[in-house]
Amino acid sequence: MTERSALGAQVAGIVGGGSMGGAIARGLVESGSLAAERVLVADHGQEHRRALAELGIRTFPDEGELLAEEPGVVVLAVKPQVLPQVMASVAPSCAGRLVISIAAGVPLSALEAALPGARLVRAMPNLPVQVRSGATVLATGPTATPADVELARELFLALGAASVMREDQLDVAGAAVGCAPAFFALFVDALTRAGLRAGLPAAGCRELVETTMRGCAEQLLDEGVHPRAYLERVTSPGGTTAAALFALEPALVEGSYAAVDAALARTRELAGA
Ligand SMILES: NC(=O)C1=CN([C@@H]2O[C@H](COP(=O)(O)OP(=O)(O)OC[C@H]3O[C@@H](n4cnc5c(N)ncnc54)[C@H](O)[C@@H]3O)[C@@H](O)[C@H]2O)C=CC1
Ligand SMILES: O=C(O)[C@@H]1CCC=N1
Repeated sequence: MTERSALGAQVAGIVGGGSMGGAIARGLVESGSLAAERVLVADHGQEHRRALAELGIRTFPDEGELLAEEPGVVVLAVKPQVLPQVMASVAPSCAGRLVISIAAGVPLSALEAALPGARLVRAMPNLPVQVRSGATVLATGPTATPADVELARELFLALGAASVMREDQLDVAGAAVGCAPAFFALFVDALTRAGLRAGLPAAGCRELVETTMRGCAEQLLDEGVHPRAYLERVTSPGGTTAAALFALEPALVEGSYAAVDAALARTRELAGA
């Protein structure tokens, strides 16, 4: 019998139960990492609260009521644009507490200024944390203790992969990995539309593409094969995939570079906001 983990003994208070806050809450409960009654979520939206409450998660209409429960770790999961007002409201209750912000672009220096006395960690997760296949990068401020960093890492490891990096690298991870679920979903949609346009039946076309994406992800991860070696397996010399890759690769590579650059530029704008 192993000792109860540091995470399992915690109460996590998540401020903002939208796409990411909700995904983290669900992932923690559905992975069995935290009992539902140890996950608290504050959200203005009744619909978000109702959906989370169905899992046994304790929900609150605003952050003040959540902080009154004195959670051991606070996760700030509201939009960067509303974060300043949320931090102003929670600052007195966050002093001496571990606070993890997942807001894109908001630097540790801004968190430190707004939350005096809090022990601060930044995290950049992505949406598949909800199904425990997320990827999270963490960066820590000088106020966080080694135990805080370990707890934050444990929390996100329960939801997939998690690594600690420098803060500038976290911002790049936000652009390349935080946004990536949207990139992959866009590719699935584009490929589905291309298949439909070329004559595949509407029923089932998207499912064929989605099943293929899941299979490829599994093979790449399970075998540890390099993506270029993997695509060689699909590509016969002079065959159909070779013709397709010749058409696709330049646009996809250029588009990926441009997408990450654009996301990073927006991250820097948000940091300066
Ligand atoms: N959606 C994603 O894939 C990712 C989002 N993030 C970051 O996560 C944060 C949240 O993003 P999303 O979940 O996408 O936004 P969202 O809009 O889906 O969720 C934010 C939630 O905060 C709630 N809210 C606003 N003010 C509040 C308050 N004072 N008290 C309690 N709840 C309040 C809103 O009702 C909303 O449901 C952002 O800072 C974003 O940069 C980071 C990584 C990935
Ligand atoms: O678009 C956003 O603001 C968030 C940050 C990373 C992914 N989605």
